[in-house]
Amino acid sequence: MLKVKICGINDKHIFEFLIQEQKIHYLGMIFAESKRKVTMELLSEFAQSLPIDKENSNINTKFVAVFMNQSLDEVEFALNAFPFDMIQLHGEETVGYCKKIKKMYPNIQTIKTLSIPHNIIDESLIIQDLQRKISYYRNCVDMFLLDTKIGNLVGGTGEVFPWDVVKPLIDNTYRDYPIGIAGGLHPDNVRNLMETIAPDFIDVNSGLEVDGIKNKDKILQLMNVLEGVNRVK
Ligand SMILES: O=C(O)c1ccccc1NCC(=O)[C@H](O)[C@H](O)COP(=O)(O)O
Repeated sequence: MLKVKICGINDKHIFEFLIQEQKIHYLGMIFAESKRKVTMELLSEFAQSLPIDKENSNINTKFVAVFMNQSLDEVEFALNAFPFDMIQLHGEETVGYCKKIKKMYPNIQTIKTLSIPHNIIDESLIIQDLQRKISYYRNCVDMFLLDTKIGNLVGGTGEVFPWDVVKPLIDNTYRDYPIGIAGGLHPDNVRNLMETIAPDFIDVNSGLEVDGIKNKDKILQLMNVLEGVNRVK
């Protein structure tokens, strides 16, 4: 089954709508510097709209705290403020840093983002680099997210990278960790992505926004596409 993460949730109505619908698997709240950065006030409002005992409720949504090259204190502060299930490390966090996170939070799943240049010059170099990084990080994170990088810009670029380049990684039959795809996804290109490569999950962000704000109609469109994709899978 294809799973979906919607990232950059910073609107209470959208949060409550997604919790009520229960069709999106992961909701990402961004703590990195971003126009989508969540405030502590909003986070506390999100927490108040959840049942006290989430584990014994019908809520299966996993909450993801998204960081980029941030201190362990910042991570701790965020995790104390909201019942996050997962941490996404979106920057150049080292293997040592990821090991510390795993040791501090053994029950929290971690996603390591690996960036892929928007314009690829040498495909085999990119694949070698990704394979090397995956083998380094494999023992200290739970899943990988491949996302577009444009120059120094990573995160919320709204641009796709050439998906077929990473097909060998997705198709690797020995793979025992989930791989997700991010970067420029929107309801109209998810089917195309699934026909090109079939990742375990997708991450959609700016492609669900109108004037920089998450849009309910676009989210409903994405939910429809997801239903169709999972029906034939
Ligand atoms: O989206 C941001 O503003 C952002 C800023 C800093 C670090 C990470 C950020 N986003 C992380 C994500 O997981 C995004 O969903 C991912 O980059 C895809 O974004 P988009 O290309 O807009 O779909």
